[in-house]
Amino acid sequence: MDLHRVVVCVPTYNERDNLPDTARRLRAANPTVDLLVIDDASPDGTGKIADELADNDDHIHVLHRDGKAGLGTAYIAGFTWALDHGYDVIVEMDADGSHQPEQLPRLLAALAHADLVIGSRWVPGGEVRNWPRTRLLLSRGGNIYVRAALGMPLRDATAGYRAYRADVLRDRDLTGVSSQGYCFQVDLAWQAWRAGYRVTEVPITFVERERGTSKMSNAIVAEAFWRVAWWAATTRRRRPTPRTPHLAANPTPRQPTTDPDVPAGHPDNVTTSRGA
Ligand SMILES: Nc1nc2c(ncn2[C@@H]2O[C@H](COP(=O)(O)OP(=O)(O)O[C@H]3O[C@H](CO)[C@@H](O)[C@H](O)[C@@H]3O)[C@@H](O)[C@H]2O)c(=O)[nH]1
Repeated sequence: MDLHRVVVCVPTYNERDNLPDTARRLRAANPTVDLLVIDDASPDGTGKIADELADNDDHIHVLHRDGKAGLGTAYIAGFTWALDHGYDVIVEMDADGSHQPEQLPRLLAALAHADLVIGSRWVPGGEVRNWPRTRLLLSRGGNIYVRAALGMPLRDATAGYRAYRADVLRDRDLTGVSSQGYCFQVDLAWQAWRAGYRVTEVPITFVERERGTSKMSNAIVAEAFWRVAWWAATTRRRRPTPRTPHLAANPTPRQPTTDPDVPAGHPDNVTTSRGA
């Protein structure tokens, strides 16, 4: 399967001082890759800056939303747009430069043998620069909690720099994803892993932003804590049989899942042909 058409989804809220630089670096390091900005009517005018960038570069696109509605729903809007526009690979990246656009080729290369590649801070070779101790502890502790609760063998399930083969997202019921904050990252990794997709981590260097502020809040942490506890309590901690590398050149028709947790009528329980 060709993975030619790549779009990087970048959600923005008050990133006027960061977006132009991130867009420039992304396009310079990855000339064939498209950028989709999903802006939530940022009061600082980020949306207008995004429009100006798009006016000057056919590879840049913008989605405007009415107001701040959370990272998770911003990504769902971006994924839906990307699927409608026929991209093969859909990437998540922060706008603030903490995810280095120059490391994107590393993620894309790993997609040759995976369906979801996570840019990981917590595998050997991964690194975090300039985070305060409290944030380091939150990320390490949060990931240990996720791993213990869900039994999913990922070191950095909360990471927000990742690349999906489009089919991973096409097969999910995106309208049913209700995670609003950063637990959206865990939610989608958990869904992909449970569905038997190949999920891989590659090391990245995460560099704390120099301009603007993080939108992390107590509410976002609380949402992640309770949602993971709920998933752990209500979902069997068993991974279904890994899918055949179904995205190879000669795709096999999909079979209904044998997972008893997936209800009848869910996309996983419907037989389809790849690419149909
Ligand atoms: N459209 C939109 N964008 C948002 C919203 N909230 C945050 N963003 C955007 O989402 C990106 C990440 O937000 P930050 O606030 O900069 O995240 P962080 O604290 O650096 O969090 C990092 O760690 C999280 C936990 O590990 C990660 O989940 C996250 O992706 C990121 O790597 C930024 O581009 C920010 O503008 C929102 O409600 N709407």
